[in-house]
Amino acid sequence: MVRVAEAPRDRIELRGVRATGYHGVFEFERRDGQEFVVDVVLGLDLAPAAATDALDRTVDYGGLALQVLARIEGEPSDLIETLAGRIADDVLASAPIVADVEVVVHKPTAPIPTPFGDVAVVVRRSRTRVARVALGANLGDRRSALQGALLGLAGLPGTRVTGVAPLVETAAVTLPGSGPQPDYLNTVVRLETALPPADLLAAAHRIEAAYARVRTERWGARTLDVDLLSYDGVESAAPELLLPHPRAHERAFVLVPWAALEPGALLLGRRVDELLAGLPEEERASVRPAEGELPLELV
Ligand SMILES: Nc1ncnc2c1ncn2[C@@H]1O[C@H](COP(=O)(O)OP(=O)(O)OP(=O)(O)O)[C@@H](O)[C@H]1O
Ligand SMILES: Nc1nc2c(c(=O)[nH]1)N=C(CO)CN2
Repeated sequence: MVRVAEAPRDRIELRGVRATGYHGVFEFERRDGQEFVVDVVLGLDLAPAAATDALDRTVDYGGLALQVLARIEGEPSDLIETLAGRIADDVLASAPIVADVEVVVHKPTAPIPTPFGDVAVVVRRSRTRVARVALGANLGDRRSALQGALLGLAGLPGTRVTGVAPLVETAAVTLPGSGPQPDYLNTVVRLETALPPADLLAAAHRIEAAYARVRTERWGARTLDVDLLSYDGVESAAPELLLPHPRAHERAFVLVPWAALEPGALLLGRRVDELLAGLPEEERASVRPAEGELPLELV
């Protein structure tokens, strides 16, 4: 399998923010208040801030501390789970650069009828992103490879399939001078995922490998191809993961199913139905509905 660079896993850790709050199930907790202590760990890429020395490329820990304080001292909740969830949601809503957050809320003087050291809840939240993936196969049982790939994607951690385009039958786009190939079955899948792009690509390669995909010649016939078309607005020039996919905007076998699923989706700042309309007629005509093939299912 091809190795891809790991997603950056830098962190900002803010620990021990303490203040009096009025959270708790008991009436005396609501009346008298007690101390709450909060730790927050943000997962984000700190390389841009390190390279530019600019505060606006990271998260200001002072502002973060004030945000936490406002929640501890703010509207009381019965559960510290609720408080932790509110703090985590605040972070994701206010800092788009943050990929994931862990919040620990300690309640060191909680009403527990035995001696104890500490009680705390830990919540983790990850930002989900919209990704589109192209599936293709032109060897073997094409539909079952695409069906397997769909279920493989749907089963990835932190990932939900939110759209499946119709299957299309497409003439193979080949390199000049290469021999004829069987037609492809193609489709496009929309995902919401907490996986970083590199992890999603690694998963795509694992799914291809499960269908005995062997990389031999470029654009050669294959039992399964899983390409990452786009990942939110992320742009990447790394050869192992180019985003958006550098050829997606000119491929009828991508744009026809994608435009059927979500015509207004943007690729390179343009709607996919407009990109499709701009392709030569003969290319659009090389893509046909896959009559006789059952649609893919999310069982
Ligand atoms: N957005 C992307 N999606 C999938 N693979 C990518 C992407 N960007 C770069 N790659 C890299 O491209 C390499 C070749 O991928 P693959 O064998 O699927 O290409 P291909 O399907 O023959 O051609 P094409 O990329 O034109 O569809 C992979 O090892 C992968 O790391
Ligand atoms: N019709 C069609 N042609 C292709 C396809 C594909 O998915 N469909 N994939 C290729 C390389 O990814 C090369 N050519």
